Amino acid sequence: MTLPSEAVERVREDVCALHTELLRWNLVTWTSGNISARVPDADLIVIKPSGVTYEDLTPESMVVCDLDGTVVDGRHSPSSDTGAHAYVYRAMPEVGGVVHTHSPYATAWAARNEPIPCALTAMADEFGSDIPVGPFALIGGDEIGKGVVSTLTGHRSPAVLMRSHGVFTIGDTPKAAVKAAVMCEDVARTVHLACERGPVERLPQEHIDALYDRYQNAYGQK
Ligand SMILES: O=C(CO)[C@@H](O)[C@@H](O)COP(=O)(O)O
Repeated sequence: MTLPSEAVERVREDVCALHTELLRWNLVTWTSGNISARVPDADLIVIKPSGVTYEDLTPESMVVCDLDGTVVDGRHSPSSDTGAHAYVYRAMPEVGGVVHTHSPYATAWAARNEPIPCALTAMADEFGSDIPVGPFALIGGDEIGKGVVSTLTGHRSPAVLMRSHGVFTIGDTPKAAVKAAVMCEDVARTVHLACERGPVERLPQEHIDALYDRYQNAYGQK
């Protein structure tokens, strides 16, 4: 396969740089977590090499795979979650980036198999709903990817708490998927802290809808 080299190199640089955001926001420990991105106009993805510490990640170390997760270019073995990421890209053509973390507060909700109730305006803004839990699956094959897709298809949330495992997020770009992972941990922590002092109330659906619409369509610099 002839690689679209300029496009691949740009995605390698982007995916490598985005991994520093997982450290910046304390979403990963040691080598846990991973980010991938779809290569525009090619049936290819770029993903983190497995078990490489974040400090040692370079654009050149990122691994290029096809949509079946088969390595097409790269000196390293791809992430343990390559099968999961690849499944998502095959099943959800609108997805341009996938992120996986073990961020502590969100992963604690996943350990309890408990969705995070949409009790904050920040949740309504970014997730438009509760943050759902997905099924437990062993690592390495398609099962995690199937769980991510079955949970998020038709769901507003770009984040899913995979039971007893951790967070998977999707986005139309890898940066959007990273943002979803950052915001998922932020709201998981806040709602957890609130729950320590008593029950929290989910926002009324009409307010969730109004907040989501504003944030997704009017917020920021247009
Ligand atoms: O949780 C898992 C697998 O899902 C970890 O091994 C994962 O976070 C990191 O694995 P990789 O270094 O990407 O192979």
